[in-house]
Amino acid sequence: MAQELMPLGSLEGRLLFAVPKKGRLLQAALNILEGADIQFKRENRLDIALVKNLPIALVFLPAADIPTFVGEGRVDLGITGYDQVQEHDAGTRALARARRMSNEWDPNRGKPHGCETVLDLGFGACRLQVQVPAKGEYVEGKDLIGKNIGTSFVHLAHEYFTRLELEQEGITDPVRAEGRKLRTKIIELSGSVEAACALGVADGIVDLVESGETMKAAGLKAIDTVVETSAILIKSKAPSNPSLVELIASRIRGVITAQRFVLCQYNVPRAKLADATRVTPGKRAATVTALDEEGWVAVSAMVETKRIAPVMDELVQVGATDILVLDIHNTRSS
Ligand SMILES: Nc1ncnc2c1ncn2[C@@H]1O[C@H](COP(=O)(O)OP(=O)(O)OP(=O)(O)O)[C@@H](O)[C@H]1O
Ligand SMILES: O=P(O)(O)OC[C@H]1O[C@H](OP(=O)(O)OP(=O)(O)O)[C@H](O)[C@@H]1O
Repeated sequence: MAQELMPLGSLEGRLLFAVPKKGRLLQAALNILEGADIQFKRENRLDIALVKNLPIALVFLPAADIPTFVGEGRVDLGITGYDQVQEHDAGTRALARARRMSNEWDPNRGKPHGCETVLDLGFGACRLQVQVPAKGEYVEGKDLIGKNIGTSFVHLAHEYFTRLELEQEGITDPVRAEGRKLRTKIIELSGSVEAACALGVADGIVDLVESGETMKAAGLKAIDTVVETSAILIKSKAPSNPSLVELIASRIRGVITAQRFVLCQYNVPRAKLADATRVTPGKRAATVTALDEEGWVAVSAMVETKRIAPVMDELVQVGATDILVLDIHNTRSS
């Protein structure tokens, strides 16, 4: 069914920012926007939302398409998975190869601008892995050469098996490598890829694994990793408003840092200060203030959230007292 359209005129002068429209990255991406005070109201069924307090329009797109829109410079900024950027880049390389093979190659024609990674957003971490039936005979990637592989990541899978086939055949000459046909059959699937082996469509799959629950439930095991991924902020190489891109990047960086760190405050005898600050060196340095009690100081330092429990244990051991751990709402540094 056709989407309702927003008058294109209302986008004029606005920076376009692509956000995943559904799936695993959507909620965390919305949290980041909220933390960066990007205020908008998304009307039902509309894939474009105007930001109220900044000259920005949000464009809700499938995560897999965001690298294309940003890479071609149609959208200035985007949140997507690193895996999706890698797949898009592998697709661009495949297209270039096909054009060279058919003598259509013109290095200046239709060359995309490409996209740049601005920062890792610290969520959506998972691995794109080669998976096979847990009880089957395949042990490593090369055992699948010449077999059927189900995946949504067809270009990365193609490059992965090309590398294995070239290694097996001892081909190092790039000209010979370019002309040859892949022996492994890559079958494009758009979802529920893990069902492909059980249903006899594929001998192995290349799909994302986070907890491993889906893989285990499908009776599969991982035998190799193609890409380690997490969500990233990407920007076009030719953004319409570079200073606004920088402002947004800086706000988002602040939100990410705030999520990754907590503020740890404690009192410690001055004689133990060096030991204590070795435990909590801070991001740049710990803040040390004198206490109104002879021989004591108060320390405050940012600590990675995931390390805070052992850090508190160590602080107690070096003689720190009154240890407090506070959430950081937001941060900004140059
Ligand atoms: N299990 C997972 N854990 C963490 N991140 C994931 C996981 N699965 C996917 N991702 C990340 O989210 C991105 C989008 O995947 P997701 O499955 O949500 O896609 P989608 O847009 O809903 O498309 P589809 O219709 O193919 O499911 C992936 O490219 C990856 O970066
Ligand atoms: O290792 P796990 O924690 O089990 O996560 C892995 C699953 O998550 C993703 O699918 P998702 O659930 O997003 O649905 P999809 O298959 O429709 O893409 C991915 O494609 C795997 O199937």
